[in-house]
Amino acid sequence: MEEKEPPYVLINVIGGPDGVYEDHVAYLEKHLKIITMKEFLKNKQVLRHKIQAVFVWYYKPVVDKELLQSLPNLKVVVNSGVGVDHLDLKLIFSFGVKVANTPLAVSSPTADLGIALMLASARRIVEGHQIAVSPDTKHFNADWLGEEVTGATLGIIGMGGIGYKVAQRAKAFDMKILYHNRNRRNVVDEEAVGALYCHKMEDLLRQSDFVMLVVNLTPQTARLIGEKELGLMKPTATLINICRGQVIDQDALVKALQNGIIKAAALDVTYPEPLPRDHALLHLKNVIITPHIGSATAQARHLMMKNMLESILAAINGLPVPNELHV
Ligand SMILES: O=C(O)[C@H](O)CO
Repeated sequence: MEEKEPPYVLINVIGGPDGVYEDHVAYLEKHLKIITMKEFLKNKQVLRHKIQAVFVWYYKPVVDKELLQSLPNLKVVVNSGVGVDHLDLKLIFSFGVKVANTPLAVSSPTADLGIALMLASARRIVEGHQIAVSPDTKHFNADWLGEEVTGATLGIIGMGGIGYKVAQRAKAFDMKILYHNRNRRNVVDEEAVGALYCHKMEDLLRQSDFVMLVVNLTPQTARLIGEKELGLMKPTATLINICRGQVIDQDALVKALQNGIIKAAALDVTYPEPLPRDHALLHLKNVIITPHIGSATAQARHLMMKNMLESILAAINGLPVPNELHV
């Protein structure tokens, strides 16, 4: 009997900084026929009819109208990670194509990173490292002090999967937790982490020692934190961003950090990424920046790839698609 061909899936590239990992591809190939963008462009006339899924690994390939028009049998676009601000969902849905992401894979590591950034900023770990490894040992015995997070107030803006995991972790530090979200969580969730809901974001900003941003980037959240919001924060407060750079008005942030409107910032995300090397944020002592590594763990990337595979197979077989997104 002739063997059934595996489903054809388009990916951008294998290996390299932007590519799907080779060992992941080996795993995926047990179930799928992987077609790279290069192969697709070389043999478009044949492959365009066969491809049923696009595997978007760290924003690539770009799923635009031209690509959608060229894939008449496309069933699903699966996205690594939770944020889908780089995908035009309405456009994709208008082609009758489903979209799925991987929220479960990223929530714990991203929450871990948020807590790591908060602690690193509060305890001045980056500066401490620089002093400890400096050839000049005169600053070794710290004559500068950090802050404790124990007992401090953490304001979480965005209480979805990641925000809630941040709260669970912060509870272990005996932090007072405030949160602001479009929708209030249920009382059981709130009580489990001791989180108090702030209907107005302004109230959270005024009271928090640490403000952590964990929202999706949408037209409503772009530049959510600007000059006015920074002005409401305590001069002793730290702003932590683990979602998307565009959620902050960066020019306003630079001014606030330079003028002591807030104390510090710890950012896993900026706009653009990477920042130009002469950008003020890279040269302020009260700023820590990491290169968008919220989900950069071996475990998360593996789970992402597995979840993406599950969504592809479900969509192709007409089954309910895990982590399917809707309008
Ligand atoms: O959205 C996410 O899951 C991460 O930021 C990776 O893009």
